[in-house]
Amino acid sequence: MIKVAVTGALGRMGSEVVRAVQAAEGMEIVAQIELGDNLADELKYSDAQVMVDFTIPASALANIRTALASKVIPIVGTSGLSPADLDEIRGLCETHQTACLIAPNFAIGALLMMQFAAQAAKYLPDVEIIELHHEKKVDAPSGTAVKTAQMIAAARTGTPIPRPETAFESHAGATGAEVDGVPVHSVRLPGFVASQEIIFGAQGQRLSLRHDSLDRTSFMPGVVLAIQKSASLKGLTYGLENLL
Ligand SMILES: NC(=O)C1=CN([C@@H]2O[C@H](COP(=O)(O)OP(=O)(O)OC[C@H]3O[C@@H](n4cnc5c(N)ncnc54)[C@H](OP(=O)(O)O)[C@@H]3O)[C@@H](O)[C@H]2O)C=CC1
Ligand SMILES: O=C(O)C1=N[C@H](C(=O)O)C[C@H](O)C1
Repeated sequence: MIKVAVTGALGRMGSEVVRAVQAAEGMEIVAQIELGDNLADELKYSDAQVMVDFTIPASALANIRTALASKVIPIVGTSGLSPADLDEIRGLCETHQTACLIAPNFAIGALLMMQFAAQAAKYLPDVEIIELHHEKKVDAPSGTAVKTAQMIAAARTGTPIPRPETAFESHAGATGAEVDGVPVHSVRLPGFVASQEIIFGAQGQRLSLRHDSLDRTSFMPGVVLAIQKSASLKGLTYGLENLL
């Protein structure tokens, strides 16, 4: 049995993870950790092997540091970690000889959408991303949108058409935020869990790629898979697609 600790266990995602691990074979919940608990002690006394983290960026980084120092493998879905944070975590994995997985999205359909986008970007350089989430999401743009923009930027061979130099925003933010040269628009509304649309435009044609998470169970097969494969991880893995 893989012993799993969950940080943010009372949150929207954390509570779903607890249910999914309890229903899965070959793993068990040994600790449910909330803000204010002593994480190092909880990991030590529960003998946890894996820590699943769905919290907030500031907490996630601190939790990852503690888990790695305790030789517990962090499996992290929390969005908003910066490239500098990832570099630090990569170094800590080496220092403590312990692996870590950070996955901006655990839904298999969303991973496919990102991979299809990278493929399309080889031929269609003009692209924008619209991500749509529930009204309680605190970070923007979403981790998924950031990773998608990174994948598009890495795959893109052509040069996107520059925006007209005379363009100006009468209302700040109207044209979206630039992430690795890709405009990203963040929508926050009740009625959404997590959706993303990637729109490629070209002469006389348009390609839209869209994924919708209709509820949070959509992320659970990916979380369970990551726990199952945790023992085979080496160093920092960024993206669940590396485990498929
Ligand atoms: N990778 C993926 O597939 C997905 C990622 N996410 C990401 O997961 C994160 C959480 O989302 P969501 O569940 O909706 O958010 P919630 O606000 O519902 O849950 C976060 C929970 O973490 C708790 N918390 C904060 N700091 C700590 C800490 N140091 N130790 C333990 N618990 C802590 C909060 O407690 P309190 O309320 O007391 O502050 C809260 O219960 C977000 O970053 C989101 O973007 C979400 C869905 C899918
Ligand atoms: O906060 C959420 O809900 C989600 N966060 C992740 C992100 O920022 O990409 C993953 C998914 O979009 C749901």
